[in-house]
Amino acid sequence: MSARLAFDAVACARRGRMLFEQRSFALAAGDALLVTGANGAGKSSLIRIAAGLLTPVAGHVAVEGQRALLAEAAALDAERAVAAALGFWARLDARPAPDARVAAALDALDLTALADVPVRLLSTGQRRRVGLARVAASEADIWLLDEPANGLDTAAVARLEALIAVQRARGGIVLVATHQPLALAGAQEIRL
Ligand SMILES: Nc1ncnc2c1ncn2[C@@H]1O[C@H](COP(=O)(O)OP(=O)(O)OP(=O)(O)O)[C@@H](O)[C@H]1O
Repeated sequence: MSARLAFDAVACARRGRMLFEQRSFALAAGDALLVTGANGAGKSSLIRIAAGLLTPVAGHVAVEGQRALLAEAAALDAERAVAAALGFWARLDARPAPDARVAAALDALDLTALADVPVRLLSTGQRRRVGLARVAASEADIWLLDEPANGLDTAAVARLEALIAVQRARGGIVLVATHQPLALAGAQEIRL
């Protein structure tokens, strides 16, 4: 099965206030979508609708494939070391070789030297990179990334862009809500 994520005339309201209406896009294997807009425009809400965590007030969402979400709360056990916290989630995915996937994700995000450090001791940018490693280790078809570049330095942003390119090259889909410019070749764009 090849991955697919499509919005058809989707509308989102929060507390009775319409945030956006009639939003449509279609993403197939290898596609990326950048969602931009001012604070409060509804970028995170759009990501949550794509994740199935928020119900649109109108329209239809079609999803084929596994989704992985990077949101503000990374849901990583603060007391565990980085590699162990990631391993917990990778094993829940019930795919083969979770440890190898975690090792590859740590390497891709330059986190190998921090593998034994408890999550609670990480800096903001390091914590963000571990959240991204969790998504990368999941091997989900569809990545939903809410402000993935928040707190990242220039080198880490380049690693994020490379990781997204690899995910697209393997037939995945990436939807990114961001304030920061990201180099995503040929990405579709929605401004809310
Ligand atoms: N759980 C919630 N209940 C009610 N209203 C909410 C909830 N979450 C967000 N909102 C409101 O929805 C609107 C859009 O929020 P959202 O987080 O989607 O925007 P955003 O574009 O991601 O903003 P930012 O750039 O600041 O992250 C805001 O006015 C916010 O107050």
